[in-house]
Amino acid sequence: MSTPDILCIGSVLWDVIGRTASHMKPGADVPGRITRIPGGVAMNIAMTLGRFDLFPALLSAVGQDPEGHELIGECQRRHLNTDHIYRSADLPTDIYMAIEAANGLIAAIADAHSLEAAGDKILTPLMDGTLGSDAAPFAGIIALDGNLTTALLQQIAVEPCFARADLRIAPASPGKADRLLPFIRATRGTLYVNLEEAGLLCQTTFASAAEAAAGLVDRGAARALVTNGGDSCADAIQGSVLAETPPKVLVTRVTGAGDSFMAAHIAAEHRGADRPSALTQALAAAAAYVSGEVAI
Ligand SMILES: Nc1ncnc2c1ncn2[C@@H]1O[C@H](COP(=O)(O)OP(=O)(O)O)[C@@H](O)[C@H]1O
Ligand SMILES: O=c1[nH]cc([C@@H]2O[C@H](COP(=O)(O)O)[C@@H](O)[C@H]2O)c(=O)[nH]1
Repeated sequence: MSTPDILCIGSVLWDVIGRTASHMKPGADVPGRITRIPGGVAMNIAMTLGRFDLFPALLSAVGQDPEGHELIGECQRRHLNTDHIYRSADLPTDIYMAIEAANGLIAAIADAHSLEAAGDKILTPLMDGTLGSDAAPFAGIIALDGNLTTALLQQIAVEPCFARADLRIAPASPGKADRLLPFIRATRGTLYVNLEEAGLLCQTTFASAAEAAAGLVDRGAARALVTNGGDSCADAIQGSVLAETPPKVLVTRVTGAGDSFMAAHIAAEHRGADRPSALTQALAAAAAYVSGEVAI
C-alpha cells in the first residue's frame, strides 16, 4: 500500500445537479438537464488534486449499498486511494442535490447524515498507526471539510494525532461555516471560505475578500483564503494580505468552483509555489473549471 501524498477528509457522495439555461424563481418548473456525478467537498478536492498528479487518499463514510459500490468504483477510476474509507454496512451513501439556472445556484440540499453518524470512525487510520497515531502524528497535508460535525472538527483542531498536519479547511456551505470556529480558536490551519462564509464566521459583513481575510486573521485564524466569485480574492496571514482578481471567463458552471480553487492552491503549494504564485495558479485553475474546460 503506497503512502498517500495528501489526505482528504469529509464528504464523498453523489451530486445530483439540475441545470437549465432559463431564469428560475421559487416554484419554477422548466426543461433542463439532470446529471449525477461524484461530489462532496473532500471528493471534489481529491479529484482536482488528482489532476495535478497527486495521489490523495480519502477518509470518509460510504455505504455498502449499490450507490456506494458505484461511487467507490468512480473514485478508483480516478486513481484516488479508497483503502481507508469507512464502509458502513447500515448507513446509506450520502447525496447532494442542487439546481443551477441562468441566474446562478437556485437552491441545494446536502444529505450528509451518514458521514455525521459515522463520527470518529472515519479517523481511525490516523489514530491506530495505519497513517498516524498520537506518538507518530501524520505530518503531511490534510484537506478537511465542514461536513464533519463540530465535535469532530474540534477534536481535529486540538488532538495530538493531528498536531503535525498541515490542515487546509473548507466549510462545505455557508450553513456549515460556523463549524470552522474551533480552528480559529486554536489558531490552527488554513481556512478556505467565500465572502459570505467569512462574514458568517465573524458575525459581520465584509465589503471585500481582502477585508474578510484580514478580519479572520485578526480573530485568530492562522491563515485565511477568501474567494468572492468573479471578484478579487485574498490570502491573509498575520501582517500580510495578498489580493488578486480572477481572470474574466464565460461561466458555465458554479457548483464546485470553491473546491477547485482550494485544491489547485494546495497543489501549487505542495509543488513549492510561494504565496503570490500559488494564488495566481489557483485562480487560473478555478477559471478553467467555471468556464467548463475541465471534465469532471
Ligand atoms: N463568475 C465568475 N467569474 C470568474 N471566476 C469565477 C466566477 N465564479 C467563481 N469563480 C472562480 O472560482 C473561485 C471560487 O468561487 P466562489 O464563488 O467564490 O466560491 P464558492 O464556490 O465556494 O462559493 C473564485 O475565486 C474564482 O476564481
Ligand atoms: O453541505 C454541503 N454542501 C455542498 C457540498 C458539496 O459541495 C459542492 C458544491 O459546493 P459549491 O456550491 O460551494 O461549489 C458539491 O459537490 C457538494 O457535494 C457538500 O459536500 N456539503
